[in-house]
Amino acid sequence: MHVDVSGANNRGYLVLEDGTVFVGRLIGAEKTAIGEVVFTTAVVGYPQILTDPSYKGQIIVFTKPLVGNYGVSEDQMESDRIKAEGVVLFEATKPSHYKSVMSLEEWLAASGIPGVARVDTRALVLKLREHGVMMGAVGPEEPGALLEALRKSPRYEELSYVDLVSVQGPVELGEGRLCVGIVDCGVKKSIVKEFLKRGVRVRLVPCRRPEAAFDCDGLFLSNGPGNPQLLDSLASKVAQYAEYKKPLMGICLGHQVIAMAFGARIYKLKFGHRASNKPVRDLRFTGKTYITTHNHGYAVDPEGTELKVWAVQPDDGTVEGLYHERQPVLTTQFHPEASPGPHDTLWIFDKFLGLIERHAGY
Ligand SMILES: NC(=O)CC[C@H](N)C(=O)O
Repeated sequence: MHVDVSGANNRGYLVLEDGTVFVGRLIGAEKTAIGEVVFTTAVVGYPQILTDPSYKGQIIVFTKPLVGNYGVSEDQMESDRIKAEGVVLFEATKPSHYKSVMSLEEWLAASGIPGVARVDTRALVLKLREHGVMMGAVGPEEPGALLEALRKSPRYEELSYVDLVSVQGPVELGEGRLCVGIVDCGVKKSIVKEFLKRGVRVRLVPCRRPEAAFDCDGLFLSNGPGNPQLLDSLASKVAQYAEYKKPLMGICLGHQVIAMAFGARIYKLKFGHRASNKPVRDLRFTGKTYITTHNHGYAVDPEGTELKVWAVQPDDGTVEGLYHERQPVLTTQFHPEASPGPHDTLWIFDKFLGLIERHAGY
């Protein structure tokens, strides 16, 4: 397939590993990026998505045709900079918002991130849904050269990205009676904010040294990029912590690693779940179905472990939340902290802090 809707001299290409080429207009940095090509159907939140460290190693396709309408501002960042490798979209628009300090295109260029605009994202998403996610390259080079670079590059699932986005040493934040240790596999600012807002101290520790937070009142495993199956050593350390029966919570990658610590199987989804309007059915605590933000390409199968399912994704039945009947363990595959939202499931943070309070004897 070869679709040319660029109509511009400044050509950019997206080449997929099966040789499919999309031609468009190069935006952002004039360079090539390689990554796993994934799509999100979120209609807002592009600054949060691009700065979410969980997208390291991935090229994001936005299905919303107009991206950039409200520009970019500091309060929308989930980390210090763009973490995605590249973007693919239909139209990068000029912003109109009082807080905006630059356009999406200017931001991509200033951040050294390439993108391709004017791509038929509907055709691209149909392809990814049929075939499953693929490796891809975006950039100004001719498709042949991009495909060559792609063939030489390691695959997304083989690379360990967490070390690139984790803190280097422990960092203490906030004040409060209780301390939550966050194992930083690429934590989003919104998660840290949710804890600080509730008056607890936070200690961020490197993802390879979770033991530096074992003395906190509760341990939290963050979201993060890459294949969770590469994190067995972290999972075995978490299994050691779990033996103390102290409070344990995880979101997304953190949920997957906790599941691994209890012996669950991890598997890769065909094209993942990335959106800000995905349903999650709570089978245990409230009986409600919530609208949530998702960003994951892997899922867990806790069959045969001590973990029980409290939430599921009604579209495909995948596991969205786990708990333990005799230990204070609570996890979510989805993102209760999501910014700009929805905020329907923020109560999970209160629930975890409740487990910590009870465990600490307050
Ligand atoms: N947002 C996340 O933490 C993603 C977790 C993991 N990298 C996945 O894709 O499933």
